[in-house]
Amino acid sequence: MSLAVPNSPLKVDEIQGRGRGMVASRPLKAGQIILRDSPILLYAALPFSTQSLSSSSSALASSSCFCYHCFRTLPPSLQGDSSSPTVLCPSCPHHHFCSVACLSKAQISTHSLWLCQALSHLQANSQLLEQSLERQVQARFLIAAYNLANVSPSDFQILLSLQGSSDDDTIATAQFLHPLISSLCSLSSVNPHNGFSLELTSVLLAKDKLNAFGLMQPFSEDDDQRSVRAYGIYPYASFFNHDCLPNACRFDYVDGGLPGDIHNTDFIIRMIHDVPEGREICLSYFPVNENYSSRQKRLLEDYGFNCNCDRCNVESNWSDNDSVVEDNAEFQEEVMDEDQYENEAMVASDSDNNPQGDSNDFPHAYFFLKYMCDRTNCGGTLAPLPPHGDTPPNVMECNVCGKLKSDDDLDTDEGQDEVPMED
Ligand SMILES: C[S@@+](CC[C@H](N)C(=O)[O-])C[C@H]1O[C@@H](n2cnc3c(N)ncnc32)[C@H](O)[C@@H]1O
Repeated sequence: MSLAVPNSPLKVDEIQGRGRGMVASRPLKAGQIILRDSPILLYAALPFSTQSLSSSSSALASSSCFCYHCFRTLPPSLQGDSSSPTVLCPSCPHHHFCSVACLSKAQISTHSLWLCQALSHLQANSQLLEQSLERQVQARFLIAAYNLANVSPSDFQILLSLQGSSDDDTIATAQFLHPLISSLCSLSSVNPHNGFSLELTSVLLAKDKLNAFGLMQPFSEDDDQRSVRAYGIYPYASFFNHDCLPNACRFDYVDGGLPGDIHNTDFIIRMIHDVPEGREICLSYFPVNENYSSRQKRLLEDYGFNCNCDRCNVESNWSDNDSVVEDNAEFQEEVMDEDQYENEAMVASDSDNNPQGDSNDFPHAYFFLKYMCDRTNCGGTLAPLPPHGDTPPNVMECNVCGKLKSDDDLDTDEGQDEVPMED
């Protein structure tokens, strides 16, 4: 049975072999915004301790200073500055907020007294501090999830309705983390959740594993290991299935907007190219430039399925050394001679990303040429700006580095028509 998505041209449908998925309920245009989604839960991707972590994680932990409610980067003058008591949590020395407004909102939601005390206790727990970054961040998730059960029971039910069931992995993690969380229950008169149990903890970890999205630190060309600043659970975005050649991609602008406006953590999902009504809309769960074996491994280990999308079917016959990115230069020369590729409608036709049909050895090269960001260490996907008002036509935006690029670059020398980036 279909479920309409509010304020969106999408519906949630059952897709054979994939569970629920997002489907276009009318034809969609390149660049069109098809969903704005606000998180029901956000938690920092930081460890509780910087000891025994890799140097890049330690650098992140000590240098990153963001508001613990809206997750915007704090201005340097506020970072760790004890002379700004109005933006420090009054109950602990660890958490900073960008404004009194954010602190006030946090105290009745994301930073309740119980959550604050729970995090402070974990900060001093030597057993947890010896654990991997992943496990320490999972502890943060559990605290945030049990806090959600208190402050917004309806959102907690939404979290429970997302895909994900206990498995050996989440049970093992729950067996370690649940006793720690149990010991925090008596910290406040507010009980974390009536159904608090080892089983529930394991189920929650499974929901997190399949549905959490990373909000990344700002892009830098010098950094090939971009860190995650925070993770979020987005109730509608969680319905998108994966495709290694997606037809939509997500944008977030965490450091954007005005302080106090909490929509900075919203996701905006935009169409990469046109699709007809009834087509499933998919995101890629990671950068599209990963090779076949690494994609298959990640999808199986992290999401529990073998991908058999069109691209995987083609690339399964390639050797690991074959790379679409390297072969792209060769393909680009061929494309320049062929007018057929200029027609956007062809890209959006039934063979979505495959204007040449399956007879070509390298059918998806057009996608990489047109929709993959070529900036060093970026790996982002380009989608046209939303089609309206005075927006210049044919301008593509990268969803990782924010670079704007004219679509006309396809027909010119590389980079010639780049559009200057705006802040
Ligand atoms: C974030 S959820 C997506 C929505 C989910 N299908 C549902 O019913 O709620 C991720 C899960 O969807 C399924 N999934 C996503 N993409 C898939 C694909 N291309 N093929 C098969 N299963 C897929 C996997 O079970 C994966 O763990």
